[in-house]
Amino acid sequence: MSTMIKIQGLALSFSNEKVLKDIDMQIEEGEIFGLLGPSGAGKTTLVKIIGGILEADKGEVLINQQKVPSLSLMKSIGYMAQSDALYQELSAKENLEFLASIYGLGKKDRKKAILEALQMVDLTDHVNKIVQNFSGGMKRRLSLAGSLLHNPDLLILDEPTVGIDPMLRQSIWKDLQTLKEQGMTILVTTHVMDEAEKCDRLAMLRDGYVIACDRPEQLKKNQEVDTLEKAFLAYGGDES
Ligand SMILES: Nc1ncnc2c1ncn2[C@@H]1O[C@H](COP(=O)(O)OP(=O)(O)OP(=O)(O)O)[C@@H](O)[C@H]1O
Repeated sequence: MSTMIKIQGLALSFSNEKVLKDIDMQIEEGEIFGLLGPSGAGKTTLVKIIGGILEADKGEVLINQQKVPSLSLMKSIGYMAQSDALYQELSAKENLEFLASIYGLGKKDRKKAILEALQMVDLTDHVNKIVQNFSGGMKRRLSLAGSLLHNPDLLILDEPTVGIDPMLRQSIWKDLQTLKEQGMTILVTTHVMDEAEKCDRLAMLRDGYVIACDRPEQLKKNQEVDTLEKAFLAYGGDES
């Protein structure tokens, strides 16, 4: 496995609030890497910097040895934000066609990409339905399909399963495993422990610091505890 993302000395403040404080981290090609932390820990801010949406005050992010932000890198990144950016009055297909045109996909590629993405998230039976009539889970899955259209090497998902019932959550994680098997590198933020367990490696983020980074099993073993929640508290110096 080779390193896909290298983060060195990353820091960012909003006004006087230091949100990210000296982050160092590496993400390997082909892994599902999780960012685990409570609300406000800095997960979204960090993935926005990695995705080239925000710029850091200090430090750097390299993706395949190329410095972020970079226009050419954008073509190889799929980004699914925390809230769905969909046109409510358009159908699922029309939303994806619009996104595919932004990615610059030609007519033939576009048709194939849309079909494959819809199959991946199991929405083929709903292509012509207007998005405002979709359930919350269907909207999340359509957003996921949208982030896959250009077949990115790196998929960044900011809390992809928030507000989604357990069955759909399972199905999204199954999709992520399939994408990983196809060679995609996946970076996912979560504050849900059972999702964190499903990641190959995890960085635990607290108050803008990475307090630990390893395989879920190893994180528990290091702290001699049986759950990630207890490991998180132990790494943070809390009594559990
Ligand atoms: N544009 C902004 N302007 C000012 N402060 C911000 C901005 N974006 C984020 N913050 C602050 O930065 C901190 C980290 O926010 P961030 O959204 O990265 O956390 P998070 O770990 O993703 O939380 P959540 O799980 O709730 O999404 C918070 O204190 C938040 O209020």
